Amino acid sequence: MLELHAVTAGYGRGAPAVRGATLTVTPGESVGLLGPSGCGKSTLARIAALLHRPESGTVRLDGTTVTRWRHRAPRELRTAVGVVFQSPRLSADPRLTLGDLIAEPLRATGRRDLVAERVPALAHDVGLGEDLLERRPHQVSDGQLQRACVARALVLRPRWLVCDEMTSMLDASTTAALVAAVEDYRREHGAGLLAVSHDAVLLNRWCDRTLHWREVVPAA
Ligand SMILES: Nc1ncnc2c1ncn2[C@@H]1O[C@H](COP(=O)(O)OP(=O)(O)OP(=O)(O)O)[C@@H](O)[C@H]1O
Repeated sequence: MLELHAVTAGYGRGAPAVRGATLTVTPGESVGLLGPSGCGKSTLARIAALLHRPESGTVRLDGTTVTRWRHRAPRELRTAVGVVFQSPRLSADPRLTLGDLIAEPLRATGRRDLVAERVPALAHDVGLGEDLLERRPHQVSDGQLQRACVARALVLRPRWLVCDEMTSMLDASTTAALVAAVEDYRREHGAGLLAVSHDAVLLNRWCDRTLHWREVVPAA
């Protein structure tokens, strides 16, 4: 279970970006989170991915209350969540080839022995031709780079996926391909999903249920 309870978070001084947000995703479930620009969806997504420490409230992952965040979070929690962001350019190291980008979480967690098996299989699953694995981010399109970022998010076989506006800069066919790749993975591995978007049509088609931001935070 991925549980966020009464989570308040922000960025230093000033009003919090998120106030008292509560949501739960059960194992294998896909939950969409919809809301207007600037309401705090990405901040909440980063908290769910253990990348942003809330000021108050509770985050529990499979029964464990999260007390440390980012690189300080215990590895077994960190690796339980795969995350895909809106902009692949901002989340991909420009020095790595796409193959190394996908393999990076395996190398970072001492599982190099799985690289040869998992990277080509995932590249195939997300629709990346093998020739593209030798290229660097500046040599591929945004859609191709986002395919690699989705493969990277799946390479450690996470139980949870957080997709923050994963397809909002992509065309319809790349969007369909990436949603299909995520859904195939979830079917095979039973992973739960939190998908953040401002696109109600996409979330309604993709997810078991879609929450609007106003259902997640208490009325002001
Ligand atoms: N790194 C940051 N430093 C300071 N303020 C930030 C930072 N990131 C986001 N904010 C602010 O926090 C609030 C919520 O931002 P957030 O990105 O979570 O919203 P969002 O709902 O995801 O918006 P969008 O749909 O436009 O991406 C906004 O007012 C934003 O300006």
